[in-house]
Amino acid sequence: MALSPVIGKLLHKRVVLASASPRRREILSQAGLRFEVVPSRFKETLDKASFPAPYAYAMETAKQKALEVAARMYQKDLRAPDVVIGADTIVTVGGLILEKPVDKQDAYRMLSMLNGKEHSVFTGVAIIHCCSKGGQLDTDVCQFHEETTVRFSRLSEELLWEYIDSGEPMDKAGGYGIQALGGMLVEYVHGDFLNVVGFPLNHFCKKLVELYYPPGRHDVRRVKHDSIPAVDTFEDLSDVEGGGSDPAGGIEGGPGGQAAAGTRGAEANGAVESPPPFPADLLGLIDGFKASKALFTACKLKVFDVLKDEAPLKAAEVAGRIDASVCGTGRLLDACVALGLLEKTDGGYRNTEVASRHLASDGEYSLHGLVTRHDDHTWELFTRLEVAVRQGPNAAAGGKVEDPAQSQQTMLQFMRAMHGLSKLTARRVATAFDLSRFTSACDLGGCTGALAHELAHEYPRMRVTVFDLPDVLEHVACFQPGGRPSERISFVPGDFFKDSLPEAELYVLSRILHDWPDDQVHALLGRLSGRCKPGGGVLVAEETVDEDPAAARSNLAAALSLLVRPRGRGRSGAEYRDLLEQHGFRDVQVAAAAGGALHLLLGTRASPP
Ligand SMILES: Cc1cn([C@H]2C[C@H](O)[C@@H](COP(=O)(O)OP(=O)(O)OP(=O)(O)O)O2)c(=O)[nH]c1=O
Repeated sequence: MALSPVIGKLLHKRVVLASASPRRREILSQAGLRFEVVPSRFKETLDKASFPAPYAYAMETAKQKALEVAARMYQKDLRAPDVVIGADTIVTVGGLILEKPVDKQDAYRMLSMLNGKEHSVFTGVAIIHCCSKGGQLDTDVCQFHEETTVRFSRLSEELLWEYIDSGEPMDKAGGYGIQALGGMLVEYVHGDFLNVVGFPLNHFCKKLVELYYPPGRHDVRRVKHDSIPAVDTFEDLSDVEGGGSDPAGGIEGGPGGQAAAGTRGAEANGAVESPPPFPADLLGLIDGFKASKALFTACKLKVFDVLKDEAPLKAAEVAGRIDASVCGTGRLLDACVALGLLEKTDGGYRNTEVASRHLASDGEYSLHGLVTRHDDHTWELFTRLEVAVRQGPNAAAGGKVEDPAQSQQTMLQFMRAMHGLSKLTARRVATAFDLSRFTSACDLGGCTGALAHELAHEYPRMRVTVFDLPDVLEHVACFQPGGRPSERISFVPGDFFKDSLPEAELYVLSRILHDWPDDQVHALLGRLSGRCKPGGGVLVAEETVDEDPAAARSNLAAALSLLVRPRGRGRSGAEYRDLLEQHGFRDVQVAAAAGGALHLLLGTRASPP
């Protein structure tokens, strides 16, 4: 629950706490503030003697901590957060400023100074509103400090050392933590307790009131709070007509923004409610398709190929290379930067490592083919997800099964997609079980031979046959690795439903069975089982539909793809095991590969009864 409504003013903004202090994080999050934590790297080495009073030192340190973070974040992605909060807590006694002890002896020195005496704890706070003006970071600094008086009891040497040995003093100003064991040392506290712990929440909220509700711009009225503590000046915070302001110049918390609209409705009932927590994750999901589409488009326009060859390049230069508008290209490139696919420097844009490796069209582990296939084919299928949900598996495509062989271009695109995926997973599939007892294998529907190459590489005694349709094998030449072709790999054209299966000790079905309905799966496994000699094996690799809700998120894409596809169906791991057992394969071993994305089963052909 946010401290209504003043904390609510910050809920629409990107707020950063420039502090490593767990106490500050806890105090602010318990007040309902949503923020990121970016600890400041500012060294607390300002010359204390140059400040007129200890609080001025704490305020300046707080400001420098926050400014360092704002500048660093702006430099990194040329976007500053809306608000950066910095704080610094010090203890003063006898005119001396005590910060965090550097070691146990230092802690002892500090605690001895505080022993049996009254001292002050100051926290300086800086609230910095940031924006970008003319390509530069522009900041608006608001600072304040809070003082709390604390008195320690008279403590024995023994107790002081026991406390020091607890380890608690080391990361705390003055060498004690009032909120924990250190509370036992304290006789009394005058003032804000949370100020001692590191953040004066009450004063902070009052400051926000000053900033967001300047005097004279709103009516004073009583509002109802259900869980608001005694913070008197929060009573008159409603967003009345024309009231409220936004020091950062943002629109969301301003008079016409979402918060204003929300509170106005509630005011009709005589109560002001804070807006609900900002659903950033949900909005990210709602916009998720835009991110995918930006990636697809950049791949299709070969942006990552251009930047792999030549970088950095300015937006206009990339636009020239891909024959697109400068404005559109600039937007697309910035979107790719935001998605972590490109980096932007003064010299222009360049690929990240992952983009060069996987999104350019020519790398060994390129997923460019997979991306373009998703853009041209899967995307459209997913536009009919609702039909698949209403009517069940295979309904989305209206019975139209795509034949990749319809054109050379479609076939090549399909093969590139399969090849990219297989290259990434083949080693993991080949090594998930010890297959060294097999001297021959046949990869049914083995397409470009990516898995065959890994099997041959991993098992030096093994000969591997790739068995696939003639239309597929016609194009395999361009997918073979450089160097001398392996004599242990051969490509045999054929249809595994009709033609005689090549002889082998191990049959591999990698990403095949999901594509077929039950009757055809039984037909295929029946043929395979008849061909396999006792002791021979079958290796199945499939994406599965998991019943476990905890695993559902990682299987989400696979489960939905299996629902919208025009043919075949998703099956669970247990169903695949059942299928193998029904066809005479025993001792089925199970493994997972590719981070759980692939379910692997290895069955051994039992002797017929
Ligand atoms: C006096 C006192 C201080 N403290 C803590 C609050 C602060 O975290 C710390 C004072 O050090 P600070 O330099 O103010 O803060 P920090 O180093 O923890 O974090 P950052 O610089 O990144 O903001 O001492 C307590 O937790 N309890 C206490 O009773």
